[in-house]
Amino acid sequence: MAEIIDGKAFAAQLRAHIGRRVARLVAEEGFTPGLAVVLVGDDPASQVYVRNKAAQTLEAGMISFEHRLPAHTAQPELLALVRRLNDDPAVDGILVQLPLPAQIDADVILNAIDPAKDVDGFHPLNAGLLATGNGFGLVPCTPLGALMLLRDRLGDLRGLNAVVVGRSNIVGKPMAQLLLREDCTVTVAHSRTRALPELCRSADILVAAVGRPGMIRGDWIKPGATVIDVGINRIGLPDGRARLTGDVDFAEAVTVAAHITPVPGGVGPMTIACLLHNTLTAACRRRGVELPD
Ligand SMILES: NC(=O)C1=CN([C@@H]2O[C@H](COP(=O)(O)OP(=O)(O)OC[C@H]3O[C@@H](n4cnc5c(N)ncnc54)[C@H](OP(=O)(O)O)[C@@H]3O)[C@@H](O)[C@H]2O)C=CC1
Ligand SMILES: Nc1nc(=O)c2c([nH]1)NC[C@@H]1CN(c3ccc(C(=O)N[C@@H](CCC(=O)O)C(=O)O)cc3)C=[N+]21
Ligand SMILES: [Mg+2]
Repeated sequence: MAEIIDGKAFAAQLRAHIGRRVARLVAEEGFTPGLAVVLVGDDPASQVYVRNKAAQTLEAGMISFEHRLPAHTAQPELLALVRRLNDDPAVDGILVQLPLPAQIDADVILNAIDPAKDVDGFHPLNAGLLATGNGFGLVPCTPLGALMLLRDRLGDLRGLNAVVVGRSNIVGKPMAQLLLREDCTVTVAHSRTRALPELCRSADILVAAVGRPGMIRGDWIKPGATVIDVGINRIGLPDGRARLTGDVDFAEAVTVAAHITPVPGGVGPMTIACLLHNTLTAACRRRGVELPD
């Protein structure tokens, strides 16, 4: 049986460490990092998620600015808000919750965010810095959190075969870049990939970021592999309630892998902890202060 990686506990420790460093900045440097989260529309899942982010931001001692706009908001209005947040010295980090309504082009909005405040790491400048390995960019939260779990469990990742299933700009591509930076041999798979089960079976590290519940089966996994399940899928139950499940068939995979992240309680909580980490990093860089230990 695999060891189950407790992302919830790891994230709680990371948030506590961030909280101690924020307290030092407040005491010694006289400023409090601020995170602005923008939510357009009233998608219930996004609302829960934005509420969790705000609560954890406050708990870490940072300031949370929440901006809720109606679903019919026009692109120029949202753009104007982003520009106000760019110019607001109290705001160190800006996150615009995705997906955005159909009348808004997400790329236009993401490209307008000041790269120094882009705590999601989605701006092309930050994506480029990650790809060129020049450092000092802000790294997307979900892949960063997944990498922290891998390094904690496996230590040195050098030479390991990593397969990333999914090639989105938010998860799959930055995950592949991070693993490459760790000297893994990285393959990125997607909906046109042939013989996906065989490919997955070659992976020492298998990252699933697809959005298809239970797609990765037990016999797709190399015995002893480490499996990172990024998928967050809401499944309706017969009693009308909903349950979260990943992209990996957990019951099967747990009998084959050596280490595996659960859903919930795996990568999800790490995403929010890394968002706070990026906000702390952005605040220190913007204000020319060294990041406390
Ligand atoms: N834990 C967390 O904090 C987060 C979790 N998520 C979750 O991660 C999952 C992926 O998110 P995201 O990257 O945004 O999703 P996208 O829909 O943007 O990307 C999905 C990727 O999976 C690929 N894909 C789809 N079907 C198949 C298939 N049958 N076989 C192989 N590849 C396939 C797509 O290929 P193609 O490019 O060819 O279309 C695409 O590259 C979702 O469940 C999402 O909810 C997302 C963000 C954060
Ligand atoms: N600009 C932007 N940045 C994002 O990072 C972003 C986004 N938009 N849009 C939506 C996705 C999804 N995402 C999650 C983060 C945490 C959990 C999380 O905390 N999950 C908990 C459970 C939460 C629950 O019970 O609903 C867990 O897996 O244990 C889930 C999903 C970030 N995203
Ligand atoms: Mg993210």
